[in-house]
Amino acid sequence: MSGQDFLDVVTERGFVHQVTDAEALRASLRAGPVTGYIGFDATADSLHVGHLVQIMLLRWLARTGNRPVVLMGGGTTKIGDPSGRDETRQILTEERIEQNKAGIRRAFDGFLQFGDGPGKAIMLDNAEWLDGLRYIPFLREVGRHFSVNRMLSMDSVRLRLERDQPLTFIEFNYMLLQSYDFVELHKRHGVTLQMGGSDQWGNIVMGADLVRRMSNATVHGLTAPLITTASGAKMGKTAGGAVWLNADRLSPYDYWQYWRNAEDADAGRFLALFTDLPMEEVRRLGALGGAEINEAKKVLATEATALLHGRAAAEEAAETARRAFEQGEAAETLPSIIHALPAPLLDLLVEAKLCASKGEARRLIAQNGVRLDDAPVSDPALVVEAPAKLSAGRKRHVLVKAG
Ligand SMILES: Nc1ncnc2c1ncn2[C@@H]1O[C@H](COP(=O)(O)OP(=O)(O)OP(=O)(O)O)[C@@H](O)[C@H]1O
Ligand SMILES: N[C@@H](Cc1ccc(O)cc1)C(=O)O
Repeated sequence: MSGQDFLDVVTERGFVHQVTDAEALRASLRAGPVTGYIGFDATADSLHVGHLVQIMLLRWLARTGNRPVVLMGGGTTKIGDPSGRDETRQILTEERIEQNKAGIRRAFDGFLQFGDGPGKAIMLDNAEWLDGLRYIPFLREVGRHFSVNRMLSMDSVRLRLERDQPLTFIEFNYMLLQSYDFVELHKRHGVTLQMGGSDQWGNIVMGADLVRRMSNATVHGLTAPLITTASGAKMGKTAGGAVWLNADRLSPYDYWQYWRNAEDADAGRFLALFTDLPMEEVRRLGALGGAEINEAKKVLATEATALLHGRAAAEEAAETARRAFEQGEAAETLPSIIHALPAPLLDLLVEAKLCASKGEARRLIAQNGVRLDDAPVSDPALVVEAPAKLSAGRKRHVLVKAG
């Protein structure tokens, strides 16, 4: 694969929603390696599965011999992007942002190699140029290029106004700062492409415009579709919370399970988006029918987990799952929690993250969805006396150890 293949590869695999000018981007890829960036704000101490589309785009940029830039939003997080949100974000303290950045960085190691030259990624932080900005010079140099009329027409602003939801002045400024990042990255690192989720389109187009006005250069924008599951739910958040990428938030085993439990109709599309498997293989697996689609979902689970947590952890998760579900045995490697015993079953179900709340635990028990050492439980007041295997539904198990 060479640099110019990037657009074809990501289009074929389902990553492309909108491109500023596909022909111009194609021409630029033909002319030599393109440096492209995606920004990540530090709003939590781990990224989640919704961010994977973006991370995979950067990986394909690298794999086709172009140069990916991961931009940590150390500066923009202090402002809070209103895009795609109907409420103002809570303002985070600087210490919190620092902790979050450290957590977020960890997710990239499995996907990108950092270093110099084509195919290698670099990581930057926009606090470097945003923190020191001075208000009057910024308004004079950058603010004058922005038409408020146009800003009001951008989804991130328009939707709040139309719905009579508040938009604070600090949030209204976000667009200028993200746009200014593009100018700085173009100047400092020759960045000519910005990518992001479809909710970032407004910020990306404004940025490309600002580079044209301030630096007299043509740069490009590309957005990925918002990935929803076959049944229409936005990917990344489940009823139990976000599907986190960091292992201390979600174990490799639970991550494997998340993919294994994908809807049948999603298997092919997810293999294309979230694994590196060649497209012939993806098409073959996606076309499997009946019970065989489960094989495709196991491949999806193992390949996606291997990218994030490494091949060994992925295979261990696959093996644990095989033993737990196909042989019904409580393998040593099942996820476990340590808890003082005896303890109420409801507490353990929540503690083990098998249920999001005691209410949910009660409902699951009422639906015969909870088992203790493989025996169905009907009494929500049950007290667990000794170490045991707890199961929620057929597929999720946690060992409770005494401590
Ligand atoms: N399902 C998805 N498909 C594609 N991109 C996604 C998806 N979910 C999130 N993203 C991308 O990741 C970015 C962050 O997502 P989101 O806004 O859900 O995260 P968050 O800020 O961590 O969560 P929250 O809004 O709950 O605080 C979004 O700007 C979007 O571009
Ligand atoms: N606004 C982006 C993050 C971002 C930050 C700075 C940028 O320059 C680009 C993107 C988001 O919320 O996901």
